[in-house]
This record gives sequence, structure tokens and C-alpha cells, in this order.
Amino acid sequence: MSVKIQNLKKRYKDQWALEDINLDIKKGEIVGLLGPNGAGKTTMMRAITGSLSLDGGKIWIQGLDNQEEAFKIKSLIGYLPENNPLYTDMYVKEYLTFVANIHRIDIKEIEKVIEKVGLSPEKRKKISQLSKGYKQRVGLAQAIIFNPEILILDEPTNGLDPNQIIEIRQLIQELGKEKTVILSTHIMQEVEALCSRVILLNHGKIIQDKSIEEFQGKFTNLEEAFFEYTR
Ligand SMILES: Nc1ncnc2c1ncn2[C@@H]1O[C@H](COP(=O)(O)OP(=O)(O)OP(=O)(O)O)[C@@H](O)[C@H]1O
Repeated sequence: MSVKIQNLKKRYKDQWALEDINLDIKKGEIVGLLGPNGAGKTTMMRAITGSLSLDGGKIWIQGLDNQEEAFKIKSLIGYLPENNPLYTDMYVKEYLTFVANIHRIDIKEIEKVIEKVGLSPEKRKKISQLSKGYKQRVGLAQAIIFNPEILILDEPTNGLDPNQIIEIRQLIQELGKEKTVILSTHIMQEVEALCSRVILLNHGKIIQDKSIEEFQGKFTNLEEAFFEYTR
């Protein structure tokens, strides 16, 4: 198993953000995490990356306990956070060099990743000078530069224009051939275009976990399924 979650619970003060989450995600799956605002998607992603203390349960990343082996886990998971908190005073290449150094990878990888995410025309700018879509590409670049086995992408195409959306989806599809990808999105067509499996969260619980074909067999489209289970 790439990611195994057992009885995961997370609480913020008196509010449960996640309750009894159980999940097995295999290598090579592209999993779409769906749910209304506040359902717990970001909390679940942060829990998987090991950057959140848990209130119950366990998470294993390729067999490693993500609380006990937090350091090793960092080299297995590439994470694009929702609000993409980049160091905006740094230049694009400077920032990616910084990330490359943290992961002790060859700086030759920087140019490769810049090319891969389509950042070449903007690579000499300061991150603060980039448009939202290009900032998002920098976020993606830092998530994939060290070639992690697992990618966790919180709303990866948020803020991108339609052309960029297509390009980034193609990139995710390409990455998904050899990696495990977990992505959250509010765009149902994105899930239909990319994901092999859909997990629907509501009020901190998994309410549906099915292959995309199972959803498509039962509903005209995913949006209909979303309304059916969350309204
Ligand atoms: N740091 C925090 N402190 C207190 N409550 C939090 C914190 N982070 C999240 N929550 C709460 O936990 C619940 C789940 O939030 P989360 O961000 O995981 O939802 P989400 O599904 O990602 O939502 P969205 O689609 O709006 O991004 C929400 O009720 C939220 O207010």
C-alpha cells in the first residue's frame, strides 16, 4: 500500500474535522478527494503529509508510520498546499534551488522541472511578481522536483486559465502513471478527466469511496452524485 489510514481522527477544539477515516490507496492510483467546503479535505491531506498532530488513528506511508518517521516521510511526499505559501521575496530559480538543496538533489533538476511545469518564460521573476497561475506552477514545481513517490495536490488547478488547466491536467496525468496522486478539487470535470477513484467527504467522514466507473454507471455525471450525497 502506498497510503494506509486507520481510524484517523482529528479535532480542532470541540469540533471534529475528521472522524474514523479508513483508507488504503495503492501505488499508481489517482484519487480525487471531493466534498463541500469544510468537509475535511485539506485536514486529511495535511494529516497524510505528517504536518498535523492526530487525535486518533494511524497513517502509514509505504509502510512507515508518518508520525514516528516524519523525516523519512518528507522525501516520499510532494505536497502542493491549498494556499501555496511560497517565499514571495525569492526569485523563482532561487526558491527552487533552495528546495533542491533541502532535498539534496542535483541542481540540474531545476531547469528540468521549470520546463515540465511551463515556468520557463517567468523563471527570472520574483515569486511576488508572478500571476496566480504561475505561482501555482511554482508550487507544483517544488512538489515534484525531488521526484517523490506520492503527490498530494490541494486544488492544483485553482487560479489557472483554461489553457493552463489543460496543460497542468496533462502533467498530473503523466505523473500519475508512475506515482500515487491524491488531489482535491471542486471541479467535477477535473475528477472525471483525471481520477480513477473518487472519495467523497462530508462533515469529516468518508461517505462514498468508489471507482470513477461506479459513479458514472449510477449517475449522469459526478456533479449529480455530489448533490445526491451532500445536499
Ligand atoms: N487550524 C484550524 N483551526 C480550527 N479549525 C480548523 C482549522 N483548520 C480547519 N479547521 C476546521 O476543520 C474543518 C475542515 O476544514 P478543511 O479545511 O479540512 O475543509 P476542506 O474540505 O478542505 O474545505 P474547503 O473546500 O473549503 O477548502 C472546517 O470546519 C474548518 O473550519
